[in-house]
Amino acid sequence: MTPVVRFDAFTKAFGETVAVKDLSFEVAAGRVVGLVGPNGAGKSTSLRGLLGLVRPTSGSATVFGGPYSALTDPARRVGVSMDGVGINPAHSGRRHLTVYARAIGLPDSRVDEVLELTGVADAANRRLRGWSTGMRQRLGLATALLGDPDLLVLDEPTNGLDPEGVRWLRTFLRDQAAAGRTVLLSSHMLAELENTVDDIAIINRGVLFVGELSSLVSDGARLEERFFDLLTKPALAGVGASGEGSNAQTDPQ
Ligand SMILES: Nc1ncnc2c1ncn2[C@@H]1O[C@H](COP(=O)(O)OP(=O)(O)OP(=O)(O)O)[C@@H](O)[C@H]1O
Repeated sequence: MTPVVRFDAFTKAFGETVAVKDLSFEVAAGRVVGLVGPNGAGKSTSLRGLLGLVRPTSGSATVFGGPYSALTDPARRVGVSMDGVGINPAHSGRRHLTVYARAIGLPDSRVDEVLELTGVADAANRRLRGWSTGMRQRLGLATALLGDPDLLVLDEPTNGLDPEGVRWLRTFLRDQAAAGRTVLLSSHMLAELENTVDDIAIINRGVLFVGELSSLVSDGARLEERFFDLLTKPALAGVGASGEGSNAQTDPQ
């Protein structure tokens, strides 16, 4: 079966800076997958590459078997929440979402649905300048959900969420997967990821581990411990950049 997401030797350099080197992994349908790495590891660049926002120096990143730009109805296939998407602080949450909904041909009733789904319906008519970081994070998720997409790509979705928000997001993402949707998220919150994801890709420009979370923490070790082991002793990784010959989730063919 065609994976929902495929990075194939994806490499991106900005001048002398190699942001991502030889990243290969796949995301199968219905999985929640975490992309993890320290600051500057290349997480955002990888996600941006997947969405056609940066062009790879070599290799490729595809969604549903092709480049993002080839999707005929991208808003209904891929929902994206990422920093840098502009909001107008003078607009209400409802207005912000309505602009996006109309742009992709959705009825205004869908705005009410995503406001409810993300728990910000009560604040819908307040100007965004008064919204907290956590509420804005939920607004980003609401925007991503508008088209009821098959895949969610979320860059640091827990940033700014309070503990209740983090717990809510975990349940929400698991419910999305249970409904057959696929989630690819980047995060720094290792303890939280441990409770949320099925598979994990740990990167630090290159790949340190790709595979099922359970295979990384199977011996009772915590993800945090394994993460720092991999960062400080990459020889322990036991996973090639391609993920082959390992417990990585590689192409079944
Ligand atoms: N447009 C750009 N031009 C030049 N360098 C860039 C650009 N975007 C990213 N980089 C560099 O690429 C590297 C990876 O950055 P990236 O933002 O992908 O990392 P990250 O893992 O998302 O980091 P963080 O956790 O801090 O968000 C960094 O050294 C960054 O400075």
